[in-house]
Amino acid sequence: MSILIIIMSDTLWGGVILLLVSVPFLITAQKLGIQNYTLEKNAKAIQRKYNNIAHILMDRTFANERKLFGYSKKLQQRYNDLNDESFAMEAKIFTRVFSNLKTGSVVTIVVSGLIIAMLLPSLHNGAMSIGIFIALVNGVINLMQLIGWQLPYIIGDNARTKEYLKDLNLFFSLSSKTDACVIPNKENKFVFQSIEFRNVSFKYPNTENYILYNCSFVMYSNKTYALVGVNGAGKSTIIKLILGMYDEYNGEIFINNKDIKTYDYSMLKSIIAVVFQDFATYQISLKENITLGNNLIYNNGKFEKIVQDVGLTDFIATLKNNSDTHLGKLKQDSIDISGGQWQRIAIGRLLYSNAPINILDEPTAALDPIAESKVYEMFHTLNKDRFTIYITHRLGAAKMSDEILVIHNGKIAESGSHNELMNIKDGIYSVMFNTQKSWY
Ligand SMILES: Nc1ncnc2c1ncn2[C@@H]1O[C@H](COP(=O)(O)OP(=O)(O)OP(=O)(O)O)[C@@H](O)[C@H]1O
Repeated sequence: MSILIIIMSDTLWGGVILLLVSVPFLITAQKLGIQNYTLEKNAKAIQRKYNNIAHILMDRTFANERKLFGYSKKLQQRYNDLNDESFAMEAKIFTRVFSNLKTGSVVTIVVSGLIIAMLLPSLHNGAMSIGIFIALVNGVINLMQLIGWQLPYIIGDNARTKEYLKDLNLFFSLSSKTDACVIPNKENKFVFQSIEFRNVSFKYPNTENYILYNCSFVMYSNKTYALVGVNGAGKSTIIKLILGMYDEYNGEIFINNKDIKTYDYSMLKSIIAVVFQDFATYQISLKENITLGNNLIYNNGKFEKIVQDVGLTDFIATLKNNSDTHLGKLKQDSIDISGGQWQRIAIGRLLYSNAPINILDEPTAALDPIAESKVYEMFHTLNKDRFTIYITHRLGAAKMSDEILVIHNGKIAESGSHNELMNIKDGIYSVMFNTQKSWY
């Protein structure tokens, strides 16, 4: 600032030029900061897409379908196109920054030269000593560097950060479950009695359609239940609500006559165990795969009983490292196992969890109907002491539950035992059952 005042006292126009030149620099820097941030964001979105394609092209879970459908070439092409698109965006950012820098340096040189030329007459007529002149030349060059490089960099960076903070605030304004990651509280002495949905209406966040609408039912501990309904009817949604994964519903959900919103989340997690249709297959040892159900705490007697119950004892005896054998393909001595064996392990994990409420959300979808019925029968026998909800499309498997709830149009449209539902003429369940029966 002092340099600017000294220059202005000698050549007013020199100072004015300096000030005028700084304005477009700063405005451009601000604009570039915002534009570059937007471009970087778009490039990242494209990178996520091609990384996903790379995953499909390289991960072994896709190997069979890759070979079968022979889509690799097409996907490879899409990968290349996206890669080019993202590269073009990054090149654009680089070009902008580079051309801005170059323009900055040319303007800096020209303006510095101009101001120095405007100071020359004072040096010439003796109004300014050579020492002051050199100091001023130095000052002008430093000032122009500040205006042409450093200030635009700070302003551009600041504009970029502001845009980023806007996105960050948007992210933080999304609703989240604060205690989603708490560890299940296994110490509780919970005794299950009932689950009740009372006029529950629910739609997923940021969506328009109600999946459940005024849905009401009660399930009691002394019975087993099956939830049935067409694809997308809302069976898994009911499970997610029981698990406390969503709070934004109308109506009330009770466990043991107590609103689930008043339960501690770690408590809810400890009393409910689910085997989902897309249950996880962990590339760790078989023993760990099962004991994950209770925080990897190993209890030999319990573990042995469960592997026996789920029918894995003989299989484990054939393995080189028995239950310590690693599953999957990560290690050289890992072994790959069948879909049915993975399912037995997932069910074993649920049994190991000790949770009094057990839910099987179609984990047996990969099995044929007879094998599925056998797994359910096995589960039915093993799990007599624990409350179980089955979700299945195979009505032969649903048949063995004490009560079947049929979900239709967001509500329980029919409920009762298999025989009761079969007696409803043209009922949803009886029609579905007879249709399935005719397939076999
Ligand atoms: N996270 C989500 N966000 C938005 N909509 C969702 C979400 N999860 C599920 N849905 C929608 O909610 C509806 C019910 O899904 P849900 O998984 O509960 O059905 P389902 O009866 O279990 O189906 P299926 O028999 O196919 O497993 C579907 O239309 C689905 O598209």
